[in-house]
Amino acid sequence: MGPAWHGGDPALCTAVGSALVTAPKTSLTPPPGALAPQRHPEAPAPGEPIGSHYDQCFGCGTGQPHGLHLQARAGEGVNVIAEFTVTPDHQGAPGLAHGGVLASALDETLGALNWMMHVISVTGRLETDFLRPVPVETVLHLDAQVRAVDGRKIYCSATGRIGGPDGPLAVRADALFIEVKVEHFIDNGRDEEIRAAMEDPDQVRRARAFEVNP
Ligand SMILES: CCCCCCCC(=O)SCCNC(=O)CCNC(=O)[C@H](O)C(C)(C)COP(=O)(O)OP(=O)(O)OC[C@H]1O[C@@H](n2cnc3c(N)ncnc32)[C@H](O)[C@@H]1OP(=O)(O)O
Repeated sequence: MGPAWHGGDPALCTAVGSALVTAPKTSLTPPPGALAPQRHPEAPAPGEPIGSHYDQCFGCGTGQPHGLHLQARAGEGVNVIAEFTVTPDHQGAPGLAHGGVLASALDETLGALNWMMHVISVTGRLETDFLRPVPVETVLHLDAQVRAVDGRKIYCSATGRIGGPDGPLAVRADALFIEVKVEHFIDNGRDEEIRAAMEDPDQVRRARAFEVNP
């Protein structure tokens, strides 16, 4: 059995039917001591595109034929803005976007917040509300922001609106991203892709961009 969220504390476990559901380690609400996020001095200027972090990324990769091709731009605060056009490839029900694809669009937009703080982080938890169906050919207007930071934990939220940036809310998410070192990817990724990425000087530059020189 893998590691349990409850850290072995049976008080945090609830029995649902025959399955044991365990409470998450960390709530999506920042603790009282959490700090306000800081926009990094070298963050992209407001409106500046945040390039793809990996050209094969399902969310933002320009070389990924099956991807969402999301292009995020820096916001004015510790936030990013992006648009995602739902195509027939993204259907769940006839003519409607698949919920998992919409969650991916939210996740990728939240991931782009790394560039605003110059921190490498990955999704630990993502809680999504689906408020309205999103038809094919809809442009989803995405906005993600960091709410608070507590050590390695980054508390953030994202919204997706339809009909315009101020249009009705279709999806939203609260998330907890966890700061990692670049070794997280090197140690865990498949050798083939890691080797190819390491041989690409642009990719190495992007991966190492936020490291503080000793
Ligand atoms: C380069 C950017 C790409 C962006 C792409 C878009 C975003 C993505 O989709 S990223 C891909 C999806 N995510 C992943 O693959 C992550 C998989 N998970 C992991 O690798 C690990 O569980 C990881 C790194 C998140 C945490 O592991 P680890 O570094 O050992 O942290 P750990 O010491 O256990 O926890 C650190 C803190 O975070 C909390 N935490 C960790 N994971 C979670 C979680 N899932 N839920 C809630 N809290 C969590 C812990 O409780 C702990 O809190 P505290 O400091 O208060 O005790």
